[in-house]
Amino acid sequence: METKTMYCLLALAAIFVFYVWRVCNYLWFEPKKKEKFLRSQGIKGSSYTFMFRDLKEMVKMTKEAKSKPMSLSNDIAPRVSPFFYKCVTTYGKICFTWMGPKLMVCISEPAMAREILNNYYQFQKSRGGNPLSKLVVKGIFDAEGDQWVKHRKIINPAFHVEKIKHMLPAFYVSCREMIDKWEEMLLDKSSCEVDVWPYLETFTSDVISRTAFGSSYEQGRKIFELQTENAKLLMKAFQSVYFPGYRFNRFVPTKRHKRMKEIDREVRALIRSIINKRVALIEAGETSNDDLLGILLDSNYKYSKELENKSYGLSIEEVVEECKLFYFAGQETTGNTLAWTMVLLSQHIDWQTRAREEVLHVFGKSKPDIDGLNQLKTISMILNEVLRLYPPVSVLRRLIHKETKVGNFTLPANTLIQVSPLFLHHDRDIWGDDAKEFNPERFSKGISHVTKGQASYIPFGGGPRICIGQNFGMLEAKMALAMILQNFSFELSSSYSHAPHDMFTLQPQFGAHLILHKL
Ligand code: HEM
Repeated sequence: METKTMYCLLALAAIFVFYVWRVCNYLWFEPKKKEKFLRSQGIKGSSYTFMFRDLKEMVKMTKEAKSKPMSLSNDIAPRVSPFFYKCVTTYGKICFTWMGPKLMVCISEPAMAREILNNYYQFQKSRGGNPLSKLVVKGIFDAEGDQWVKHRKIINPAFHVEKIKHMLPAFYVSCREMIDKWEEMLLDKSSCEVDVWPYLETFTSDVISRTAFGSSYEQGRKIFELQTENAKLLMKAFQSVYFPGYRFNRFVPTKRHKRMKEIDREVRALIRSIINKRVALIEAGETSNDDLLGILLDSNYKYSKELENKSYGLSIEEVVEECKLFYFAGQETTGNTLAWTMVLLSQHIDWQTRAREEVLHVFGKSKPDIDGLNQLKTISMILNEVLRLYPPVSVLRRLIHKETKVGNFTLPANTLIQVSPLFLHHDRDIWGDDAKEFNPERFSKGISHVTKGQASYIPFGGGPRICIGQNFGMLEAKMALAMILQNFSFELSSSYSHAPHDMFTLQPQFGAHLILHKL
């Protein structure tokens, strides 16, 4: 053999060995090293085995849990998150598991949760999941570092309490429409069965369509329908997550992937046309800034002006992403909160009566206004308790890019971290023996009194990345609950099946079938 050929073969062999070593390192030696490192610090967890064992088990356990409803109790963690529930009960409040070869550390301890949520530069939103999710959730939710700071600064003014006050009429009209539909069903009877869940979903999406796009409400509705379809398709895509090489699945032109991209294009075109019209009006000095889009564009304009450079603000593309996100982040979360509130108040008629008495005392049968909504103490206690037992966002995920200390532990680079509001909210050590009972009374002296300043109650997340729409969502939920209580009493129907499940947010899997009585 010629010397030149021999060198070539040797070089090829070296490259081959290098890559084989890298793959072995990624799939075996690295995870094993990390496992040893965590165990040496006293953290327990599942032993790493080659590839996707834990993920497969997670999918299997979730499928099994979802296959049947549960008993009527608030002990929902074993159904909603069976795999992580098993991890935490087996290994403790700080434990680890494996998402393929990737290490995941689950933390259900308030001081460490606070540390993670406060340090948003070190603990970033987790990336590297299914890339198709970018078609549904992007914008500020996905931004990091200075990019996030800029987005948050520009979007913040749209969610100021002063601005949200002006959105009350949109909340009212949307809720009135829902109540009119229920009244129509009750036209010639004193009671009837209604699955309130889809109506509450429509209500919260109408609210976003009206508050985000004001006069372009009809187009907003269309956007919502398309976004919902995409979220459902994405959820189906997630179900195949444990196959090796799943990151590349998105390149396969399946019917689902094509449809997702098609929907995305349609949504973008719709939002873009609304924005273009609005920008033209702003330039002609003809528009008001009383919807989220108007406030966002105005704030963006001021921000660029402040820095004397138009390109410093958000691009039209980024504004489109933020508008898409309003639907995703603001609709289901509030819709779920209301659905679980109605389910819980159907089981606790004493609290339903107490809440109605408060509403009638403050408003009688008239239209709720901002001053009155701010006086509703019992309603606030009830909503806080619902968000504790049924947090719409049941897990928060973060990723560290380098070795990082949390509490007394050091976690290796590239670790996924999971903080679970659901587990923290249901912890008997924190909330006492009645942790899984519905008892709004615990919030009678406010949230900080009951949590004693700990990060043990985090339905809206925490730290600098706390939910930007918190006041918006709470005011909307209060308005809707007040109006429902003014018009109806309700109880559980015999066809109600208790089945909370996590589909991005915590939803009633088989709906929320209630018997409504006209008052
Ligand atoms: C009951 C209602 C709501 C709940 C329980 C809720 C919950 C949350 C949680 C837990 C986070 C933090 C996620 C994380 O740290 O990974 C979050 C972030 C966010 N929420 Fe909400 N949310 C609600 C309503 C809304 C509404 C009505 C809007 C907008 C219209 C909204 C927009 C957002 C946005 C844009 C973020 C990202 C903030 C950032 O990263 O800076 N949310 N929400």
